[in-house]
Amino acid sequence: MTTDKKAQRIAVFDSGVGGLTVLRELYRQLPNESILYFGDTARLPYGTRTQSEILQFVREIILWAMDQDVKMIVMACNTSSALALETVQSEFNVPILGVILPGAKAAVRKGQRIGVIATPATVTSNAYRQAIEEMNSQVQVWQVSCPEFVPLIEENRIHDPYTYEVAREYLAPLLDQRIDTLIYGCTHYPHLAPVVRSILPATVRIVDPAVHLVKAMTQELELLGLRNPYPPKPTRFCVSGCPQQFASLSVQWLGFTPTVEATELGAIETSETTHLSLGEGRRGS
Ligand SMILES: N[C@H](CCC(=O)O)C(=O)O
Repeated sequence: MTTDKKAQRIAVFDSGVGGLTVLRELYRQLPNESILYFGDTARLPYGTRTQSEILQFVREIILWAMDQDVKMIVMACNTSSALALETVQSEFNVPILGVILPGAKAAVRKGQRIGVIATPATVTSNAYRQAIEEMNSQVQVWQVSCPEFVPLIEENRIHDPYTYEVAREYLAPLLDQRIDTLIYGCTHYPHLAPVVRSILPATVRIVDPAVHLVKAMTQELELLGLRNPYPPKPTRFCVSGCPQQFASLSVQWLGFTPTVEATELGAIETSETTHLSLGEGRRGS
C-alpha cells in the first residue's frame, strides 16, 4: 500500500476504449496524476444493458479498484454515470465522479438548442435532459440514441464509409432541429470526431464532456488536498477481455502501445443486501 495518499492512482473506467478520451484529457490537464485504467471489454457494449446489470458491473469495478489502492474513481462512461453514479456514491467511501453533470454544465454555457448523441441506455435515462433543464429550463434538448457507434469504434471501423452513412442518419434529426450545440453523450464518440465534424455545419459547437470532467476532477483533488506532487507512475491498463486486442486498438489514440493486463473481477451476488454489505465491508479498509 502507498503511504502517501496523494501519490495513489486515480481509477478511470469504461466499457472499452471510450475512456481513453478522458485519459487523453487527464494527460493534458493533470499530467502529474498516476492512473489505473480499466476497460470492461468482456462485457461491452454497456449501452444496451439494463440498469441492474450496469449497477452490478459498476459495483464490481469499484470494489476491485478500491483493492488496487486508488484515491478517486472516475466513471469515464456516460452509461454508468447516468444509471449508477448516485447509487454508488452513497455506497462507497471513496470520491466517485461521473461525466454527465460536467458535460451538461458546459453545454448550457454554450447553447440554447442542444443535441445529445448517446447510447440507448443513456438516452432512456434522460440524464442529460434532466441535468440541462434543471440548470436552464429555457434550453431545448433533443437526444438521439446511436446503438451502432460503440461496436463500430471497438471494431476499428471509424473510417469505414458505412460509419459515415450511419452517422449521417443519426445526426439528421438534430440537423432538422437546427441545434447550435452537440454533446458527445458517450465517451467513445470523440473518437468519431472527424466523421461527426464533416457532417455538422461549422457553426454547431461540440461539447466533449471529458474536458469538463477533468476540470471537475482538478477542483475535487484540490479541495481534498489530493493533488499528486510527485512524478507520476506509468498508467496501468487492465481489461476484462483480450489484452492484445485492446492494446492494438488503443495505440492510435495513445501514441504508444500499452502493456495491458488481463483482469478478472470478483463477481458479486445480485441481491441488494449483499451489494450493500460488500460495500460497507470495504469502506473501513
Ligand atoms: N463509453 C461508454 C459506454 C458505451 C457502451 O459500452 O455502450 C459511455 O460513455 O456510455
